[in-house]
Amino acid sequence: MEKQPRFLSSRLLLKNRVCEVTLNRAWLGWKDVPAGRRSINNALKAGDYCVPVSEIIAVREIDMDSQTKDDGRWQKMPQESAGAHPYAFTVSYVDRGSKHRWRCCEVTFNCPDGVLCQQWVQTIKEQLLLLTSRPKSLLVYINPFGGKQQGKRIYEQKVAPLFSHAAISTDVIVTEHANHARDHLRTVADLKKYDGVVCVGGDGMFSEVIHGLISRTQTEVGVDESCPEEELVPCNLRIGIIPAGSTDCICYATVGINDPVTSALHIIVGDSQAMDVCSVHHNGTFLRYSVSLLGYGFYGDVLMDSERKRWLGPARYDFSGFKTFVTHNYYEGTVSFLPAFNTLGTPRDKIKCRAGCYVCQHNEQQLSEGRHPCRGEKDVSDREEEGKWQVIRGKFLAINAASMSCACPRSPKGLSPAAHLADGTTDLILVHKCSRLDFLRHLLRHTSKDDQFDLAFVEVHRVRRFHFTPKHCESNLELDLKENGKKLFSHICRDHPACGCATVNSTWNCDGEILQHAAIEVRVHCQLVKLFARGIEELPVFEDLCNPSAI
Ligand SMILES: CCCCCCCCCCCCC/C=C/[C@@H](O)[C@H](COP(=O)(O)O)NC(=O)CCCCC
Ligand SMILES: Nc1ncnc2c1ncn2[C@@H]1O[C@H](COP(=O)(O)OP(=O)(O)O)[C@@H](O)[C@H]1O
Ligand SMILES: [Ca+2]
Repeated sequence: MEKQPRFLSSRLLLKNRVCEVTLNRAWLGWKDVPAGRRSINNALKAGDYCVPVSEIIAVREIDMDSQTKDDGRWQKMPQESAGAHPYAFTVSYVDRGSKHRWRCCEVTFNCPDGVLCQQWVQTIKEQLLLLTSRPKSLLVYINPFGGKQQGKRIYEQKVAPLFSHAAISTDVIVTEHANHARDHLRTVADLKKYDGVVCVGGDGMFSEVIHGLISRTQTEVGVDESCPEEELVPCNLRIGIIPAGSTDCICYATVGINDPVTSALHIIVGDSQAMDVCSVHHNGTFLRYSVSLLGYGFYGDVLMDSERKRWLGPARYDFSGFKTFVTHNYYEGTVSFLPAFNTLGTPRDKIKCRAGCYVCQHNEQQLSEGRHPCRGEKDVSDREEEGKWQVIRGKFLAINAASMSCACPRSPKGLSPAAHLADGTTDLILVHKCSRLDFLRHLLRHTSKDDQFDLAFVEVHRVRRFHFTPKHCESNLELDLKENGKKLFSHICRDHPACGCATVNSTWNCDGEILQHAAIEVRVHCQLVKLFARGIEELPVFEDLCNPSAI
């Protein structure tokens, strides 16, 4: 027989105040009962609390010896209320601070009798068991050398206690070398026993994890990930990021803050956020995946220079950023791209990608309908060809592809503020050769309200695919163009040193890793991976949070 929905309502003591405490399938709420009043008005007001059940972390009964019955953690009893109401239980829940920060808060209710107390604990526990999206078992990788080398400490002191409080079991691996996590994920025997993978580190560590997971998923279903035209299969396991790196852009742009406790809580409540992934090929050979920034010119040069200064920690980017800005190199080449068509949204929108984004949902649906041959629509690859490739030849200070906003503490609105996490597109930003002063104006606008694209030397396009060929490879390109106008850039690139032009080339910064080739072909795969995140939340209005009809 199906269980009846549970509803509880009792008068309990909270710090010596009488409260009406209510639980239904959606909410736990409590409000003061004014002295001398028997019935209370149902309307909630400031000072009343309600917590979605989905944001309750745990509940435990407290015993009179000031120790919890459930997990043995010591707990201070509210002295003044203990005498009147000798039984108590504590609920831990998510509390929202400023700037998208989440904290684990606790509230203790004192009950007049033990049966009522146990009924409350049991009922809340039953409600929590119904939340099937919550992970119970996680595989955790810690990069001990990411960022300020605090990954291990951050995990042990801030994250592990929360996971254990939420009864999540973990297998923890502290990485011993680069690509340890990637290779382990490709080969570990029993990945199915986990509900998710967590990486403690920066964007480079996240990149290792997606490379391992995507690769493993394609191998399992027999898809050749090295082929640029393959339709890749989405990964089932969700990935959590505990930020402990230098830029932490992927965490910041999916959660709204780079805070380990906030990220741990998003993992515990079982959030899910799909994310686009770009595959990067050179001459038909697979190079890497990218989820945030693919940058040639300025960001490639910053990365190249900063890798030699890793000992400086996150400050290496400021140092190399300044040096690269002063150097003011530009690079010649050809960019060709397939604009996103039939999609909602443009890179110049004022509306941003936020939790539950409609644009992402709509565009993903358009793409998946296109993939469905039985609906009588064209295959997506045919539909893509309906769009017209555009070609731009020029001298560029920077060529950036932002598959998400790339918001980070250095630039809270990001490289492309209106880019979407999961819409199947990337924003291609071309910064043409300009004066140092103009480039500085462009860079500074990343940190202010002004539009960084509203400058004559900057153009931005929302695209599904793009190719880049540096000038020194263009002779091959021209040959190709003559021979086969459609297969635009599938030429053989003779990268340096054969052409002897060391100084005219930059390198690609691919989520913080250097690519070995300058000539690349990029394709966006819509929603290929999933994170334990929900996208950045709009700031909630009190009335929305505490809708009395929900209680
Ligand atoms: C004069 C003021 C200039 C301010 C300009 C600020 C613009 C910053 C945009 C940064 C976008 C960052 C995109 C993310 C890149 C990361 O994937 C990559 C690796 O991160 P991690 O593994 O955590 O080290 N980080 C970078 O490439 C650093 C770019 C910093 C450029 C100054
Ligand atoms: N134990 C390790 N020793 C050396 N390098 C590692 C180790 N574990 C991971 N890495 C590599 O360190 C690089 C940077 O990691 P990341 O966590 O992104 O830190 P940061 O944000 O400071 O760059 C990544 O390329 C990753 O592959
Ligand atoms: Ca995108």
